Amino acid sequence: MDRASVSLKAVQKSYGSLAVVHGIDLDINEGDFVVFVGPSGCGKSTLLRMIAGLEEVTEGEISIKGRDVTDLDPSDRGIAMVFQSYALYPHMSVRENLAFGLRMARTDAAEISRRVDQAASILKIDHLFERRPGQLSGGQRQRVAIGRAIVRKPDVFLFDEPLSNLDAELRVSMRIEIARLHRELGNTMIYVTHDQTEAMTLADKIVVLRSGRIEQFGTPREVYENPSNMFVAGFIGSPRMNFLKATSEGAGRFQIAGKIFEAQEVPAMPSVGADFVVGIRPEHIVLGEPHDLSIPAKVEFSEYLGGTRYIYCALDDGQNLVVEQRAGPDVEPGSSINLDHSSRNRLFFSTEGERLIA
Ligand SMILES: Nc1ncnc2c1ncn2[C@@H]1O[C@H](COP(=O)(O)OP(=O)(O)OP(=O)(O)O)[C@@H](O)[C@H]1O
Repeated sequence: MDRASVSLKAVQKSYGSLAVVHGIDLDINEGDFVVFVGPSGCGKSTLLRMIAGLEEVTEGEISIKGRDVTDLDPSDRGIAMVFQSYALYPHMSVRENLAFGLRMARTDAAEISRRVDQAASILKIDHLFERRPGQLSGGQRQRVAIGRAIVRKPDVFLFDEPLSNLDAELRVSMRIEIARLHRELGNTMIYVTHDQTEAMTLADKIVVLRSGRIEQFGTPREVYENPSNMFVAGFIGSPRMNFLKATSEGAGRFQIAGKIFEAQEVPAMPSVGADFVVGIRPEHIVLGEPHDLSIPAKVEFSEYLGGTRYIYCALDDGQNLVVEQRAGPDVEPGSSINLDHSSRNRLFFSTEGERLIA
């Protein structure tokens, strides 16, 4: 299905003279799970709240299922939103919390009961019907909040950091439940998070935002393997991609920390003597024996994570980088190592952060 479910055209938001969202164009396909990510303050919540109708649009147009909703009330947009704070009514039981919105909309009692039962069974909260929010765990409260969205049968679900109040273990299980919910319901879902793992695992497509602009819109694999620029390359992935200072030697050759490499894959090579940046992900660097194309480095410290180890090291010219090692013996701080990488795993950027692509 290629029909746009949610469409933003030149959407801008200003608070007084402060512009925080700058002309966003975005088409979200029916049934897609789209995640907004970006550093704090980049405008992801503002964008979501404008789609929800909780925040006025300064300029531009938002449509949902082909209908211009820019000036409609939240309740007329066919959306349901789930908040980080759950926003449950503390004095009502779980059943009443689930039913409340439908009761306000004067849905008939039998239909309310049917929808509430169905949502509760999808979320496995039927046994909690008589409890109040204060008698529930964080995960159960969030399930009720999601249930309240489900009963409304919205066209689009909007999630604003729904899992950030939960502990690490619960986040993982709720994340899996949200993915299951999306598979079962098939609705369009838009999800704001600053958690990369949530973004990568839940999203059909990720919107990477910076300072109120879209830096890239693509599948998790696209943003990871083929980032549009240095910002996206550095933002997606943990530990962060290494950015090494390189100097063009001409004829497709360049040097990093005194070692000469060939780069036939970059026709747009900067002129001789010009600096640029080579990006290599930590997991694409391996320790090996010294040879012509290995880069000598000194270990500064390493972190043992069980299945992997992060080795923080410094090159001869003082540049720092991190290596993610799957297995292998311990490396001692101060020891000398030799770093290898495959030319396939290099990305090239201008010093301004633009991607240099063949
Ligand atoms: N009511 C407001 N008045 C003025 N500025 C605001 C208001 N609300 C948000 N902003 C500003 O708009 C920008 C975007 O805020 P927003 O909350 O959308 O960012 P965010 O990406 O969701 O950040 P975070 O991850 O920290 O929640 C920020 O610079 C913020 O300071």
